[in-house]
Amino acid sequence: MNKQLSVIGVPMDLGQMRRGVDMGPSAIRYAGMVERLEQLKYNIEDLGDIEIPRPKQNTDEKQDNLRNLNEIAEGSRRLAKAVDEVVENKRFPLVLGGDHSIAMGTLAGVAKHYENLGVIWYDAHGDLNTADSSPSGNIHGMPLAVSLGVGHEKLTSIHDYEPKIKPENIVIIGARSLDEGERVLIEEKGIKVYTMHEVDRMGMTQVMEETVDYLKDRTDGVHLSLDLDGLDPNEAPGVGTPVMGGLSYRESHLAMEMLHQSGMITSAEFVEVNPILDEKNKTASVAVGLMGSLFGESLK
Ligand SMILES: NC(=[NH2+])NCCC[C@H](N)C(=O)O
Ligand SMILES: [Mn+2]
Ligand SMILES: [Mn+2]
Repeated sequence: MNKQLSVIGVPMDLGQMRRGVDMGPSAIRYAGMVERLEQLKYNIEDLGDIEIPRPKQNTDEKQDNLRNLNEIAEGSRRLAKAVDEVVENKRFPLVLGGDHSIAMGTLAGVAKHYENLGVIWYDAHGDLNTADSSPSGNIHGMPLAVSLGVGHEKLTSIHDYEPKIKPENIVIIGARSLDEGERVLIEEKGIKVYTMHEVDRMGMTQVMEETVDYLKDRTDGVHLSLDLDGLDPNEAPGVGTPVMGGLSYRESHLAMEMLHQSGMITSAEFVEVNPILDEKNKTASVAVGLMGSLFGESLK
């Protein structure tokens, strides 16, 4: 794996309704991220936080079922530009959220540099909604659809090209809450999904072996988008949209270790850490622990 890391914080909370997730980047840094990765002999450059525009007022008002559309589009453009530059400089972008809407910006910045960027979406949700299918109007439930070119033009056009990724290069892991429209899109586009059902039946070892096998021939880089709500809320309580019956801490570590061994991950983001909903920064610590495994910690 690329030993030159550039960290970008994205204090974004406009993609959903629970305040506090904008403090995720601080919480993750505070949980000792830099020290942990430096021990693994990475060169780390912390680029600080992207500035997110504040909505004028009435944040609850959702125009066209897309809450805070303009501010999120602008924030995503800024993030895309920063990420683009990191990849341009041959460094590994490690992005800290913020709610999951930031993935639109991250992917816009990364995917430009690849013919076939793979995406591992580690999440309880599919985040494949559009304004038409979304039950909430929350844009954090839409970034994967947007990156496929499906959604409002102000979002799909971020960083001036579309689509960012292809459906056959995506693997969703840990899904257990999919809205009707998301199921239709998954079916229509042929997106590979390992729901909790498959994880339970096959075990994480086989899920990750298959994932790595599936992506290795068809992609020239792989982005890991890890939503902490993919984990069980008992182990990662500091998230805005918890769903029972999630991936365990141990399964998640195994997944990260296997991704490390694959050597295929070229960018990553850890999102939805909300310190206000957390218990003593537990979820941020879990995020840092998972980064440890992803970047090569092992007992031998
Ligand atoms: N990134 C997330 N946590 N997304 C949760 C999305 C929840 C629901 N599917 C929605 O569209 O509102
Ligand atoms: Mn989620
Ligand atoms: Mn998500």
